[in-house]
Formats: sequence, C-alpha cells, structure tokens
Amino acid sequence: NDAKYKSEELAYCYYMLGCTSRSFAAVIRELEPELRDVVMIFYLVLRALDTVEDDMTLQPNFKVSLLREFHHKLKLKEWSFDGSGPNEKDRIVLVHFNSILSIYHSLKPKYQDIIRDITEKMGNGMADYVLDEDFNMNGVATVKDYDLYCHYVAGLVGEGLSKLMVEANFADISLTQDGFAKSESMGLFLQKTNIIRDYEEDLRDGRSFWPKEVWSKYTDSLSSFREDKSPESEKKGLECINELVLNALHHVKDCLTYLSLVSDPSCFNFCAIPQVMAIATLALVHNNPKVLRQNVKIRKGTTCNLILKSRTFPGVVQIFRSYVRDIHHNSSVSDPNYLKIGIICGEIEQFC
Ligand SMILES: CC(C)(C)CN1C(=O)[C@@H](CC(=O)N[C@@H](CC(=O)O)C(=O)O)O[C@H](c2cccc3ccccc23)c2cc(Cl)ccc21
Repeated sequence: NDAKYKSEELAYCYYMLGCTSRSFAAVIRELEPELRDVVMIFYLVLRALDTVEDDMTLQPNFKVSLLREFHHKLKLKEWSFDGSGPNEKDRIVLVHFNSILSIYHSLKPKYQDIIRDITEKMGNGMADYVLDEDFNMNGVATVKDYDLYCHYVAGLVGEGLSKLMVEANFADISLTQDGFAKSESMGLFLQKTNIIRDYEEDLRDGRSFWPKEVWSKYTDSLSSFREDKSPESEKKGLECINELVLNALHHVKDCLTYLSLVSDPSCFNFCAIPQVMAIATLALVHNNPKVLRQNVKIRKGTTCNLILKSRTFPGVVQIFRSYVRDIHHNSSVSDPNYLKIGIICGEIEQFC
C-alpha cells in the first residue's frame, strides 16, 4: 500500500544520507520532525548536484547542461542517472534519485519550492565554472571570484536553510531580512575552511580553489608549495595559508550572530556543529606546514568534545574564543599578515 511504499523510500533515503556523510547524518536525524525529512532531501539533492560537478569523467558540455537543467528533474516523478564515473563516491544518490523524488514530492509545496530554487541557482553557478579552463588549473582568479564560487556551492545552502528554518518557525525571521548576508557567511566559513584544508587533495585531483590573487603573492605556481620542500618555499606556503585563514576569519562574527538567532535547539545543533568543527579545523591549518603535504583532520576525540560543548550558544562562543586565541598566539611576527590577524582576532574576542 502507499504508506508502506513511502516509508520504504524514506528509509532508503536515510540509508543514502548515512552513506554520504555518517557524522552529519546523525545530526540531521536529530532535527524536529517538521524539518528532518526536508533537510535530509535538501542535503541529498545538493549531494547529487555536487557529484555531477565533481565528476571529471563527464563530457564538459554534457555536464554543463545537466547542471543547468538539474532543477527541472525535481519536477519529474521518475529520473535517475547511472553515468557517473566509477570512483564518484556519492554516485548512489544519482542512481537512486527516484527515491529522493518520491519523498521530495511528498514535502509541503513551500519546502519543495525553496529546494528547487536553490538547486536552480546552484546548478547554474556551478555550470559557469565548468567551461572556465583557467579555473581548473589555476583556481579562481580574484578574491571576488573566490567569494562568488563559494556563494554558489555553499552560500546558497545557507540561504535555503534559513528560508526552511524560518518557514518552519524554528529561527528568527531576521535571518531572511539581511539579504542573507549572515546565511552567506555560514556557508562561506565552512567552504573556505575546507578549501584551505583540501589544498593537497585537490591538487591530486588536478585542480585547486585557492584564489590566484592571493597565492601569486607567494609563488609563481600553486603546486610549488607541494613540490618544493625548501624552507623558503615552506615559509611562503605558510604565509599563503595564513592569508586565506585571515580571509575566512572575517565571516566569524556573522556566524556567531546567525547562531544566536536560531531558536529551535535541534536546529541550533544542526547549524552549530559544522561551525565549531570549522573553527577547530581553521586553527589546525593555521601556520601548519603539514597542510601543504597531506589532508589534515581534527582528531576524533576533539570532534566528540566539540559536539558535546556546542549544545548551547555560550558553549559555542567559548569554543570560538579559545580557537581564535590559539590562532592569534600561533601567528608569526615575520608573517606579512601578522598585524591584520591580530586585529581580526582582537575584534572577534571583543565580539565574544
Ligand atoms: C559545501 C557545504 C559547506 C555547504 C557542505 N555542507 C556541510 O559541510 C555540512 C556539514 C557536513 O556535511 N559535514 C561533513 C564533513 C564534510 O563533508 O566535510 C560530515 O560528514 O560531517 O554543513 C552544512 C550546513 C549545516 C548547517 C547550517 C549551514 C548553513 C549554511 C551553509 C551550510 C550549512 C551543509 C548543509 C547542507 Cl543542507 C548541505 C551541505 C552542507
């Protein structure tokens, strides 16, 4: 019967959520019922889009049209895609997209519209970068491009989540009345932290997202930090990392303000946990030469402590204050951005 069929599809969607991201899947499962399925579907649709964008085995022109028309697939009753490369880790969400569609169509129309609108904007933004040859090899050109790319892949997620939470009455309406500036910062803080951390891994995949306007101050070729093991090259690499850390820190005040406006406890957790993981990761990558050679990750034990401590807003503020102090104290006097890092850390500590 229909109810049984839907619950099997729902269970399969949660199974796919678990495949794409174990630790975050647990956080989504703790959301209030009104938003749990909505956010889970939103997350899976974004994962599907990300899997298409990440797939370097797809013909560029085919990839561009699939990204630009992906939001139309959400209007279909049935659609799936089995053409992803064999190594695409989340290809399951495209192969079994029918399960996502069946739950998507059971959501309230308002929620469906928000998800489809973000999917359209994100798909078109991603498509704009696919054909940009320079982007693949030299990262984004300017810091402005860096912010625009992060807007498409992460800032828009913040806009969508803010609309969903306000629609469900779980967050203050002001989150949708500032032009989504704070929502944007939430996404950009996460994405910029990942981009700094993933330097070596992305180079291995033959691409980088570090803005040339920054790295070209420290080297003639982005991959030199990885290839040239000399102390001079390492020092330049660290100064480049630290400038990107400085750039990311400018989003922190907005992120803390955003979190103070999320009233529902389960939504607060959902929003706070990725943020505290990000500030811990940012402190880890700051002035850390290992970033140039491998993919550094915060320790499992640290993650558990962060999750426990981030259940309340004061707990989150304390976590941010402590890591921002670490960044401030670990900054080298010889670093060209030493003063700017001191200023932004001081401002954040004031703000806390
Ligand atoms: C690119 C990204 C940062 C937006 C990805 N993104 C996130 O990073 C996840 C966390 C995540 O997936 N962590 C992975 C680790 C990892 O993949 O690096 C895990 O397994 O724990 O969180 C974000 C996310 C959560 C809560 C509030 C947000 C507000 C604005 C923007 C994004 C927000 C996310 C929410 C949704 Cl609905 C969809 C995607 C995301």
